[in-house]
Amino acid sequence: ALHLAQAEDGKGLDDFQKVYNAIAEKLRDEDEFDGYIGYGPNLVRLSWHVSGTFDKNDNSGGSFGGTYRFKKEADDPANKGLQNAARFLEPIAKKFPWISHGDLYTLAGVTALQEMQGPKIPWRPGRVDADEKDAPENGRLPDASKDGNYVRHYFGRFGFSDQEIVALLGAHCLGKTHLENSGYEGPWGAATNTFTNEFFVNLLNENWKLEKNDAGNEQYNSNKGYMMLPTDYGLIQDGKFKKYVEKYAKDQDAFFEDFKSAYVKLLENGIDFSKLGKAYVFKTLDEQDS
Ligand code: HEM
Ligand SMILES: Cc1nc2ccc(F)cn2c1N
Repeated sequence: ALHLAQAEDGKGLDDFQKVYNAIAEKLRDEDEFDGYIGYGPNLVRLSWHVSGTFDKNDNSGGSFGGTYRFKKEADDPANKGLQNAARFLEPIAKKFPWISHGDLYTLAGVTALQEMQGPKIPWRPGRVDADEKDAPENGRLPDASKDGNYVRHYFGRFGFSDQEIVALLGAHCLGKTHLENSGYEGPWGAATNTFTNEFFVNLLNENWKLEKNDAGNEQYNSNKGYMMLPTDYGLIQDGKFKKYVEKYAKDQDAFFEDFKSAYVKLLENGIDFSKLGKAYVFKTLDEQDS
């Protein structure tokens, strides 16, 4: 059965906005990380990895139990590099001991996206820490060396449509790949900490060359120093995916709207929030300054 959301008792919008602000202020403060990209992209990746272990067939994995906090999950080779995001969040967890790990990991992704000028992401609390025995086994996160068909089959486990899959992968406008983490390198050129539809524009406009990188893995490189993973490139090789890539390359608002919906679905997969009130929409730091 689905996990029933149980919000941290007595906590409301103001309490969670305080957690949002603490994360957002630390993001601004520690801007030198990863060649001045900052922690934003890494926090977004953490929120996806803690949710991407979900399997709708037995409702295992997913963001509910906050089991990333156990070595069994954190040491999954697919999570290499996310130790940075986890370390970033440790003082936040200490300052707000009442928030569950699942709520903290997902709220941190929402905060990072909004502070990087992404869409407003409605967010609901209620994830409850589970035991290490409930941590999913390694191997549930995707393999970047595969093609579009693999991507469609992989996300089928979450019940995502072609449109939702393409929208979600638009998050690869953020940050970069690191050879020591995943065996893929670059790009410094397009590595950004601003959320836009550039991933789609670059996919369609750059002339991509398949090359072996220094780790012996094949990736697509462009003469501007941009890169794409084989799974990214699969979105323009597959006709059904490609039409959404073209839609989002032309219309950033449509991308923002569809990304918001797919990202909420990713973060909430496997959880029954029906007992809770409506979702919170947090103000950005800029909106609170004025
Ligand atoms: C087919 C599915 C996916 C594959 C194979 C994939 C693979 C990867 C790989 C290999 C990296 C580089 C990690 C590193 O070397 O540090 C990466 C980074 C990243 N991924 Fe994905 N990813 C997928 C889906 C997603 C989704 C759904 C999201 C979010 C909604 C996401 C967000 C990110 C972000 C923000 C980064 C940059 C992290 C950083 O700069 O530290 N990815 N991804
Ligand atoms: C700019 C950028 N950021 C990423 C993150 C992951 C990935 F696989 C590719 N990326 C590209 N091209």
